[in-house]
Amino acid sequence: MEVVICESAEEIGRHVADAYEAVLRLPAPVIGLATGSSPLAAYHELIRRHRDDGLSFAHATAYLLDEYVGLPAAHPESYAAVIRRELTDHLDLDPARVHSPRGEADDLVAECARYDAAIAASGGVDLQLLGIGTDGHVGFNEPMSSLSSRTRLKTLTQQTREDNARFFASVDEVPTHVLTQGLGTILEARHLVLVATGEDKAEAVAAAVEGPLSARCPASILQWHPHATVFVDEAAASRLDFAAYYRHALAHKPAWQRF
Ligand SMILES: N[C@@H]1[C@@H](O)[C@H](O)[C@@H](COP(=O)(O)O)O[C@@H]1O
Repeated sequence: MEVVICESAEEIGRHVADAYEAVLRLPAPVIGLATGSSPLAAYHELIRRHRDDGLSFAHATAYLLDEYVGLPAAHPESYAAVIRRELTDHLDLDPARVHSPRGEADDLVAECARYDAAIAASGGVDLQLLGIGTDGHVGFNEPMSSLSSRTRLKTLTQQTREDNARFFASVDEVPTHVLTQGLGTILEARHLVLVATGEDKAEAVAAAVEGPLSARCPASILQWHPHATVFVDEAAASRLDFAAYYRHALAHKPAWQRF
């Protein structure tokens, strides 16, 4: 795992956009998208590069990590709607190739199996962007999720519902259930890129990066992945014991070596 401590969310956004840009040079790139506030700086940068520099997504296919159960896809806070609004509507990415689990499906078990099969049929995800919940969740894999889980139904913790209440009129309107790519599904992506900013993510980041590999902190699966990059700002890095080493490694990173 490579940990990169950055000066600002904008710097993180540029690094993440660089990583996506490398993948977009592939003939049939498959990009993994995430919702939440953490990816927004990267999305703004990708939109800017598309607009100003001609960065094209025309051959890309996208898969979203997760979705609420029970919200119609057209609901403004469904993740399918959020990712269109925040990113894909502003790119030359065919809407038919932007996929998310269908949280309003009648048969949720079949929907989850269909979603995993669709990812596999596309050739797997080349780059999966991840945020991190204050409880260490990635996607919506709450603590104690199976480390080999597949896309499935999960029950949100009350903490996550409260964290996400800012997007709804009240916490009572935050759905109780979600569909999420499993930790095993996420681990199959060829490059995992986790982004976190702010003091309230510091504890979760420290547990993910330097704690034991454990279902207690689902984001700790990054330690098991052969190519994982963690971009954090100073505040999110503030509880890392090995911060000096990460800075030293970055300062001496060979010029030819990308993230
Ligand atoms: N399901 C999403 C996660 O994918 C996201 O990483 C997390 C953190 O969100 P934020 O980046 O807004 O802090 O929130 C939600 O629960």
